[in-house]
Amino acid sequence: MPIAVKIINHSDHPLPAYATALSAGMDLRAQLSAPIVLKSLERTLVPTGLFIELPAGYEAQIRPRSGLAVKQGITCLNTPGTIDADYRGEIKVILINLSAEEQTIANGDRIAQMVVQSVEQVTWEPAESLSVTERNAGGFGHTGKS
Ligand SMILES: O=c1ccn([C@H]2C[C@H](O)[C@@H](COP(=O)(O)OP(=O)(O)OP(=O)(O)O)O2)c(=O)[nH]1
Ligand SMILES: [Mg+2]
Repeated sequence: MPIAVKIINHSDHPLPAYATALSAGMDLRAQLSAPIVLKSLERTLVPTGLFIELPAGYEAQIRPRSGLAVKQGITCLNTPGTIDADYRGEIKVILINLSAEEQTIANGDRIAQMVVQSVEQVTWEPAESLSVTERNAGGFGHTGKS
């Protein structure tokens, strides 16, 4: 599905792309004039230079990259981040350094991945009671207990 995209300051940055034939996500790159040094537990908002126009009925999710998480302890704080179909601003990524050491993010680093998905909007039908199910109100680890 083609969607409108604009990328700024992209001289050395390709448009995000699927890395393999069946990849769900496209990696997003940091668009930085200088590296960001993140202390342990520090968070920051990283620009990507990317602006997109999603069709109605779609969202984009910003998700962490597992490699960055396992190697450097860097993840997205608000995962999954939500890009609304009516958002026309720059896509930015909220990263946090959960490692004990300082971590550096450089211009062009692949910092997160974006997954485009269809979404439903719902309307409410106020009800006095809800249908009974096997689970009913059980949750938070209630299954498997004798
Ligand atoms: O990781 C993210 C999350 C959000 N956004 C942008 C797109 C999204 O459409 C907008 C609002 O995001 P969200 O609804 O998560 O934030 P909010 O705190 O509820 O802000 P708002 O009141 O603007 O909705 O910010 C990003 O660029 N990156
Ligand atoms: Mg919001």
